[in-house]
Amino acid sequence: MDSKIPKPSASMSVPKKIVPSSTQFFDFKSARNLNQSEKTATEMEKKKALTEKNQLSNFGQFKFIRSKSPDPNVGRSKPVASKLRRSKSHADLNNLLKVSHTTTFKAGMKRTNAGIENIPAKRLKTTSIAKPTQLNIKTQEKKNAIISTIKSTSLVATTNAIKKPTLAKSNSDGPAAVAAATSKQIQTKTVTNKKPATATTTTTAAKPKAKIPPYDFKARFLDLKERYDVIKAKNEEQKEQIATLEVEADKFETRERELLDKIEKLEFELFEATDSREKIENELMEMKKTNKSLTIKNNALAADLTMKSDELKDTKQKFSDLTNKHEKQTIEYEDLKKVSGTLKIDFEEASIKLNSAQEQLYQINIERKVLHNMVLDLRGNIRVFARVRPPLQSEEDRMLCGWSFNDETSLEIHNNELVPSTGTRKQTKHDFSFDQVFDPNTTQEEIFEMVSPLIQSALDGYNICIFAYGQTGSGKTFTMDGADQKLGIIPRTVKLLFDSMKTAEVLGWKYTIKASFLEIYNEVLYDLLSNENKNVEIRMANANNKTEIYVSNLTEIEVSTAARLHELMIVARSNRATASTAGNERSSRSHAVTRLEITGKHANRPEILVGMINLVDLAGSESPKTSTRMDETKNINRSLSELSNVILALVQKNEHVPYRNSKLTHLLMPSLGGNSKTLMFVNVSPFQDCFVESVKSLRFAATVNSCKLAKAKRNRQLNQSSII
Ligand SMILES: Nc1ncnc2c1ncn2[C@@H]1O[C@H](COP(=O)(O)OP(=O)(O)OP(=O)(O)O)[C@@H](O)[C@H]1O
Repeated sequence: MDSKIPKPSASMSVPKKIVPSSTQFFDFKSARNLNQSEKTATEMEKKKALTEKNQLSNFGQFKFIRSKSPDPNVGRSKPVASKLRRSKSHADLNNLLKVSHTTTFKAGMKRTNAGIENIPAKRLKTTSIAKPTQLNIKTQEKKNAIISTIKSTSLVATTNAIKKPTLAKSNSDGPAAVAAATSKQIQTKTVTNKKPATATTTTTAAKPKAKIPPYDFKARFLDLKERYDVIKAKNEEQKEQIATLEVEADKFETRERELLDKIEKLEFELFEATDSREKIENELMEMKKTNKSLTIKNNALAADLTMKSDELKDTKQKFSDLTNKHEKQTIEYEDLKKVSGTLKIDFEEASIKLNSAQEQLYQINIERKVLHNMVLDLRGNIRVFARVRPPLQSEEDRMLCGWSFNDETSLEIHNNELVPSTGTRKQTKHDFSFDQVFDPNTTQEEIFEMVSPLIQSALDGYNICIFAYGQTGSGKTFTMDGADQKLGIIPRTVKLLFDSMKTAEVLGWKYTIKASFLEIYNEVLYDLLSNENKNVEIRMANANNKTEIYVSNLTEIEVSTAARLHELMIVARSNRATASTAGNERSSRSHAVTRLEITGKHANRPEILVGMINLVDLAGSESPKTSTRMDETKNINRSLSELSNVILALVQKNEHVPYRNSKLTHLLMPSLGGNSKTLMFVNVSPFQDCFVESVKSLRFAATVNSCKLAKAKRNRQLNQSSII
């Protein structure tokens, strides 16, 4: 029996007063041992979360925070969970009373109520429910009252109380009333014990017993037995009361549990509500943020929308304008479509007419070419133009010959030679006739006007050779190349060629031009478009036709514009000038040849025209008597002499023409033969001291002029497509 009743200890004797704490929270686990296993793990986690949450926030500080319940295991050697939950039974109390009673007897009635006082009837429950709620406080009061009652009862039992207590009556008044009544009885009994006489007067009208003499054991026994029966009856009555109280206590406990469950449920709901509230608050906060950003976006979009609206308005206006325009244009388009139909018919008719006209034009052009070249042929395949240059400002002191230009084709040169023996001047006169004579005042334009028909012949597929012959300083280079702002035959030829090519394109002809520049110095050929030291030689192109030659290692560049050709001319001139410096005025002592190969193809006809233009600035002839460089002079004079021989052989229609006797005649062979048109300029200086050389040149030129070459033939070929 004793082992089941826990001994009183300091930690268990007095239930601690429940004080709300800000740091300690309600401990469901320790306070509610019952039904713990029924709780789901989720709920426990939620409670734990709630506890942690409550720790973090001060929300509901006093509402939810509970004092920590005293640990029932503290000070115990073994677990008492099952014991703690059990209320003190009637048998327990009975035994307790027996023990107390026995002890009292053993102690000779000196035993105090210590054994009862510390019975923890509802202690564990009280300590486990550490809630500072009104309900708990009331429950605790009730329990305290019951315990007090029990104590009082015990006291009565141990103090030999004579009077029967009135607990039964006060039972219905509740624990407080019972406690009060019990307390009153205790007080009364205490007084009775001290002053039996007074007690007798204060009790009800009980019949006083006679004093039992000490030797009357029987009477004493009976008295004791009677007292024992009273106490026993009272004990039974108290047992009933205790049973009733236990039932009451169980009800309270049940009620308490229900309330605690409700509280727990409410707290759980509150936790969930708090949780959901926080969630909602977070969501609200997020929504506020979102709302804010959306507001900003909305404002931006509103501004954008305004702008777009304006743009849309403009676009609509433009669209409307364009629609109107489109409608107008549609009407116009329909009109134009009708006109187009008409024009198409007209165009087809015009195309037919155009083709016919083109055919006529082509035929007319052929006739023109025939007539043009017929005229040239009538004039002679080799023609000679004489040009007398004017004296320069620096040459004012030099004595001039007498010159007479009676018409366009003849000139007279008068000699005012001084006869030293007589001291008089001897006048001699020489008359010359040429195809054309140009006096010193003739401009470059006038000169080229007379040359240009030959250039046209080159486009018609003829070989052309124009060369300037004459004494040194007589104006050959000026005639061929020209000077600043006074362009000579070569640059003007280039311009005329490209202009004529454009015109010829209308008639279906497409031309390409290849240019090469070379010079002959001391019977050696040099490529003026290359600085390389290479062997440039005249070679036979066709063994069957000895007049067909080509120059090996000579740079040929195709040009498509006059500007490009001018660039090449500048390069060639600079190369010649460089050589001139190195070779001591080589330029004036060499023959410079500009070659332009022209190929024309007709777009619709199987015809190819190939013409060659040789523009030659010959080295100046010089008398060996006056020459300081005999080798050069000999070579120059020899080549010029060979040129004379070739021309004379052609004039005399000799079977053998000595083209190969000099590089110059060999090079010009294609342009001096029957299939060529040759123009020779004879340049003369106007001065007295040049009289002899001038007459010599004029005589040679006059001889050439009298030569009539065979009728030239056009270089006509059939192109590959026509052959097929
Ligand atoms: N018709 C002309 N009108 C004005 N100046 C001219 C004319 N002909 C030649 N001259 C000038 O006379 C000078 C000599 O002419 P140019 O150099 O053409 O002679 P050249 O016969 O080529 O001499 P070379 O055989 O030594 O090369 C140059 O200064 C040139 O500008």
